[in-house]
Amino acid sequence: MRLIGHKTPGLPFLLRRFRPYLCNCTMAQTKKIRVAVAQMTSINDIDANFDTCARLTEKAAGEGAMLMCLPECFSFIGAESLSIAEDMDGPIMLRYCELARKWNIWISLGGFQEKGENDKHMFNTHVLVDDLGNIKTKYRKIHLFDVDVPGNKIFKESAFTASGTDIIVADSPVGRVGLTICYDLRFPELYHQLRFQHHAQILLVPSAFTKITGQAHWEVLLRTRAIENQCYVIAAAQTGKHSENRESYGDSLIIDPWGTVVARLPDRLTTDIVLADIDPSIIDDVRTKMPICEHRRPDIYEKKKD
Ligand SMILES: O=C(O)CNC(=O)[C@H](CS)NC(=O)CCC(=O)C(=O)O
Repeated sequence: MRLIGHKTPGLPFLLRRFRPYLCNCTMAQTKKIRVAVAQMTSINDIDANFDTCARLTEKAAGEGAMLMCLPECFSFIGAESLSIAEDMDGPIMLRYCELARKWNIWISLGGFQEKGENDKHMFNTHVLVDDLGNIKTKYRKIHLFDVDVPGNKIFKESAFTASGTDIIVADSPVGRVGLTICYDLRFPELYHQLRFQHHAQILLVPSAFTKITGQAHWEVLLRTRAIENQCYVIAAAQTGKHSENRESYGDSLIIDPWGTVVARLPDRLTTDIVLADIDPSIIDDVRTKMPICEHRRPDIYEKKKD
């Protein structure tokens, strides 16, 4: 160190020097609401997928995230979905609840094969687990993907999945979250209900979008949902090839209520997490300056056509 002959530092220097510490003091008071979004390539192996989720959750917790978002099919993807479906208190869910408790982190389990009311149909269920490992709430996918994807194949989710019937929000340390899954993204009414009737602040859209539809629609739909509902959107994605005949479109994203992408995992074969800090003042600011909640006219939209 060359202190000898060094000038006594003036006040501006001292302020500059210590500003980071002063800023940290105020930051400590307004606690950061850090969230993590995961991206992965699930396969038809429950243990291998769990190991991936466990590794990513440990990383998210280590980075100070309060909520970890895993994609649809985080625990399993494959033709045997129906036969591996379990009850909510089955061994698969128990293991993931234990993971949340171990790392003291909330986990959005984006799409779990929940045993249905008969042997032919399960539910595609998004489960929110709190940091003590308790199931806070669950949402059963409402819109089933019965679609002829151009240049790909015909999907018929309703052949083995029953539709959910309830709109679900939950209060969490990161704010009020609205739960949805994948193909739901194409139905704006659901998100309008989540925002305008149930007061969601953060919309969760865990997915396993097809490569073809994802390339065409994924990001523009997600940003639209964020903008038109003035909510954060957290979209955990499956990516890459799961098997010979199934491939998903990546780019896990976190989008702020102005529609800006604040975190992105690019669509390569990346298995990782990315973080963002939720800022509730951005939600309030966007909503106050552009009060669409007051300007919308459900009285007109819902008028019957005569
Ligand atoms: O089949 C499973 O194992 C779990 N379910 C899914 O992955 C579902 C139904 S096949 N996929 C989608 O909803 C894709 C939507 C989509 O790609 C779009 O809307 O464009």
